[in-house]
Amino acid sequence: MESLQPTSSLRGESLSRRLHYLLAPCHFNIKTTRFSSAILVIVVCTLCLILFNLKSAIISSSSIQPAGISMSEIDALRQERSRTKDSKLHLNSSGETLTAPHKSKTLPGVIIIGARKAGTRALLDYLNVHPQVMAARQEIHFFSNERNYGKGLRWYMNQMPFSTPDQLTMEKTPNYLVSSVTPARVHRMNSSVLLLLTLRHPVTRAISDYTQILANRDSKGLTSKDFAELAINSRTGEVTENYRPVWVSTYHLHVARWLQLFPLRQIHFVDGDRLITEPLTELRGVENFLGVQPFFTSDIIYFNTTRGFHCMRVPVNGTYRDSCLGKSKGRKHPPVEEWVKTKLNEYFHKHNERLFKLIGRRFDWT
Ligand SMILES: Nc1ncnc2c1ncn2[C@@H]1O[C@H](COP(=O)(O)OS(=O)(=O)O)[C@@H](OP(=O)(O)O)[C@H]1O
Repeated sequence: MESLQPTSSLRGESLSRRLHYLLAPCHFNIKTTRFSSAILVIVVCTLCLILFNLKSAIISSSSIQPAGISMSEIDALRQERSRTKDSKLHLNSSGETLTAPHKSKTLPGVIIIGARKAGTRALLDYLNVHPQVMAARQEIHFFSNERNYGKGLRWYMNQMPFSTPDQLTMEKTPNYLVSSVTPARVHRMNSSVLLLLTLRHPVTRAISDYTQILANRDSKGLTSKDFAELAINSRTGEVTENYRPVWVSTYHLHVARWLQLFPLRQIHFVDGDRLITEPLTELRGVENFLGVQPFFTSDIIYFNTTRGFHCMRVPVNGTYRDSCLGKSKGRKHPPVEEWVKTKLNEYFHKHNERLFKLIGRRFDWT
């Protein structure tokens, strides 16, 4: 039996020998060396198992992190506002330098995740006028784009506008709804983030989507097939489920993925059709959900007869500036024959019912 050694004399010894020393007190009543060696083997195996599990946990948790950023950095970035709020220089919109010690950048607390062509720009632009909201003007495509995601959360935060601590920071990227990797990545950034999802009649949205694709192709001098040819299989007469504008409108497929990670109470569904006709009603619902003061009135949002859509009178320097969405919003849709719409409506019926069941709310999509 080994005698107890002072700790300093352990330096330079092998691990098993060190453990042997450490276990020495247990040996006082043990008669044989073979028994103490057995205990030593058990302890070493247990330690190896603990180390192995620890390593696996670290590897699995880092696999969905943005490149070059650790959990502690995510926490640090969440706190960033409080650390930088008194020390930044900012540029105002006209490029003039000014100090705004109370402003800083922060990760978004609210994200408009879609759906494409369902009024996401109108929603963002309206909310950006609210004094308690600051929205990133551009779509960021952070979580859904590997190149951007690889730039890390600090890059993402830098895309956000400056805001004060009592303002909500917001971004919109309609593609997030359908991106399979995005929900887990958003959840990892902030599991309490608030999500806004604008949904529009699935057939109208699909036609709007097609109209956008048509316009893009047209600008490149490319021709396109008719909507009917793309959305309905001419051989079988059935809806082409994987035609992207149809697939995007199959909302329950995408919403289900988000609901695997986020509770329903964290997602607010905006009626995109009503956002066009009655924006004030829809915005009141959004204000309630976000917990901000009611702000929008018919003085700020009014129907512009020339444009055929609602526009805003934005207060600027004591006066008002008219602000309507760009020409890419509210495009005239190409004519689609009634039988095509009927076929699509029949197709979407069962999918809509699945969505309504999933979210506990119905939309008037007859
Ligand atoms: N106020 C106002 N002005 C103009 N357009 C409005 C407005 N409110 C909602 N909409 C509807 O928004 C549709 C475009 O949706 P998105 O902004 O989500 O499109 S995008 O995915 O960002 O390209 C767009 O669809 P289309 O009409 O099919 O072009 C509009 O109908």
